[in-house]
Amino acid sequence: MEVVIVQDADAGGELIAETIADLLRRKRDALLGVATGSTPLPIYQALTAKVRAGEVDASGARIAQLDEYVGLPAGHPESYRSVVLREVVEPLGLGEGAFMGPDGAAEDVQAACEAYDRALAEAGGVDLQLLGIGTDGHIGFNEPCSSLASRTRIKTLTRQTRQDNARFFDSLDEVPHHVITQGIGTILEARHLVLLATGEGKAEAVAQTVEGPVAAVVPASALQLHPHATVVVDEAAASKLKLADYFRDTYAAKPDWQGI
Ligand SMILES: N[C@@H]1[C@@H](O)[C@H](O)[C@@H](COP(=O)(O)O)O[C@@H]1O
Repeated sequence: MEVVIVQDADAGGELIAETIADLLRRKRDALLGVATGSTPLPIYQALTAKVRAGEVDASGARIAQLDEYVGLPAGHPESYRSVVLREVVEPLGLGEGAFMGPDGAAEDVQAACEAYDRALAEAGGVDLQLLGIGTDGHIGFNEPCSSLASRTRIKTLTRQTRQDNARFFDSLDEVPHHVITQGIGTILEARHLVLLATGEGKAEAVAQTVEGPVAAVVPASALQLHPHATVVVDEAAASKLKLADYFRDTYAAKPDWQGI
């Protein structure tokens, strides 16, 4: 696992957007797994700016969703499908045909989950999966004690996660209790995992993810099992890392051409 400490959220967004641009220059139809929440927005803004400036051609990119609420009406502005279309697919100038996600409104949720895992595999697998992190260490919607081998499935949100996400809804009551999420085993199949965490509120989860044991109680710690996982954190989110200086030295000594 590589840990990169950046000054702030915008610097993290720029670094990761450049990594995605590099990937698209090598593989124009790369499958990009995207996360929702506030944290990745600077990535999408920086990538959109690069596309508009002609620095990278994203017209062949394919976008895959990480997770979804169950039971929101189709077209609800806070369904993750709507969010990803609004924040990623449309700004990049892509059509809905370039986008895939699990069906949170399916009658048979389990079948929809299995179909999504199959669709990801048939699409050739995710090249780069962006991740945020919940205050409880969740990735996607894999709450604490999710199996590290889990596949895409239905999960129940913790009270904490529902409270954290209530800011996107009119009230806490409107936040769904159930979600579909790529499993941790599914996420680990992506070729490159890039987790961005910013702000003091994520510092404890980041410390446990990076320096704690691999444990289902901290789902993001599963990144330690992946051969190419990059954790990008701002100074605030890095504030509880004991090895922060080592991570800074390691990154500073890295040749420019190597990227993350
Ligand atoms: N399912 C999403 C996660 O993918 C995201 O990482 C997390 C943190 O969101 P934020 O970046 O807004 O803190 O929120 C939700 O739970």
